[in-house]
Amino acid sequence: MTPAARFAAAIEVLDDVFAGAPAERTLTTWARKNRFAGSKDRAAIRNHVYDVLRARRSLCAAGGDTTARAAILGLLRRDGIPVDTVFGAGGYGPAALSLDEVGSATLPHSDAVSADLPDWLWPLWQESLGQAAMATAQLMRHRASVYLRVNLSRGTRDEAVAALARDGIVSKPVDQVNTAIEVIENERKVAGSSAYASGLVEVQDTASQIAMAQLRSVAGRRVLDYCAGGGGKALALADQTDATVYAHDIDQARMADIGPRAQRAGVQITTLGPSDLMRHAPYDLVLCDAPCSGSGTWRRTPDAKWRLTPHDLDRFSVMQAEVLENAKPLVAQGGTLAYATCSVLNSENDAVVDAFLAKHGDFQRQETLKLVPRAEHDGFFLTTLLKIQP
Ligand SMILES: C[S@@+](CC[C@H](N)C(=O)[O-])C[C@H]1O[C@@H](n2cnc3c(N)ncnc32)[C@H](O)[C@@H]1O
Repeated sequence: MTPAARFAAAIEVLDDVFAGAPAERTLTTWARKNRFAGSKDRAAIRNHVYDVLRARRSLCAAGGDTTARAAILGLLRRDGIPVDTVFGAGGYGPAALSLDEVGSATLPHSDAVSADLPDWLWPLWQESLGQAAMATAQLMRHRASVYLRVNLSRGTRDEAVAALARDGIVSKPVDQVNTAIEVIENERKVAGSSAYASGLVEVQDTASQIAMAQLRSVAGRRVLDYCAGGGGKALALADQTDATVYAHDIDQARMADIGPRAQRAGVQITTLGPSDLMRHAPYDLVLCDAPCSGSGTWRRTPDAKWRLTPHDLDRFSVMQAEVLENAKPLVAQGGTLAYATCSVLNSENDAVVDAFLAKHGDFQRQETLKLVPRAEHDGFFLTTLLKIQP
């Protein structure tokens, strides 16, 4: 495909996404219907779509309209790509700009537009991030690197970097935590690499790795990952502690990959259904990596930023409180209840923890880790609560 045709395809996909369709599924459907597109084409189209979604409001403003076509026009203008090499350039690219489009002026900017956030969310974002609100919002317009976690039971970080290099993947260690590697080139080769197949590396953001490193000292002998999903956190804890690690999720189907992932990593994780939880209790550490808006990871899932509603945030707060209530009886005396989200919003973080502590005098707040999104990591929140005598 020509570069212009890739932009035309991105406009086609974005038309559906702007109408409410999920980005990833729309890209997959487009690829199925357009078999002539090769892997490089698909990757380029995906990048255009995600670049727009990260900065949808400001790009539409720069393109003078709220359509997908205007957003791509805004993207070209922002990135200094000559507009006539794409619009009206032939080669199955988008049609030439109309006179109105050529003369379109940048729409007026509010702070929420500059922050590329929905209007209703901007005050909550400011309240949560204070002085860092605008800079953090604007950072979320940029692509985030892929980060890997080295399974230290399988090898060292230097060995992992060397193994990845043998498969043509350029990577480098990350300073903040001794398990993290940033992929610099050829991230799409990771899943097929021998370092991945042999369990030497797993895909995991640096923020999660920093948080799990912090939990090592309170793991004790028995750990329960109460909201395990695909098991990313449980795998990290199993690799880095001597504890027996259990995993649970209300949606048991989500845990389907934990067995194969644990086997690859050479660690043991026992998955538990709801009726098994009490049988193995109490646990020295119960981690609640709660369902949340994911606002700290919106560089990777930018369409979620535009889909989120105030009602969703209320629903998350209810679920988060429920998770802590249900997990509470499983914690051993002197043990730790850890609450985590990948959100930066207070309503999902401190507010949930404060409400829990106001109800339960037998828990005492210990450490809190608040990671604001940066080039090297996503946003993350972790608080540890010690179970004490009431
Ligand atoms: C943020 S995800 C977990 C991600 C996972 N820990 C990881 O590292 O890959 C939240 C998970 O919580 C689960 N969940 C939601 N409500 C729950 C509840 N009441 N009890 C247990 N799990 C719940 C969801 O099914 C979802 O898999």
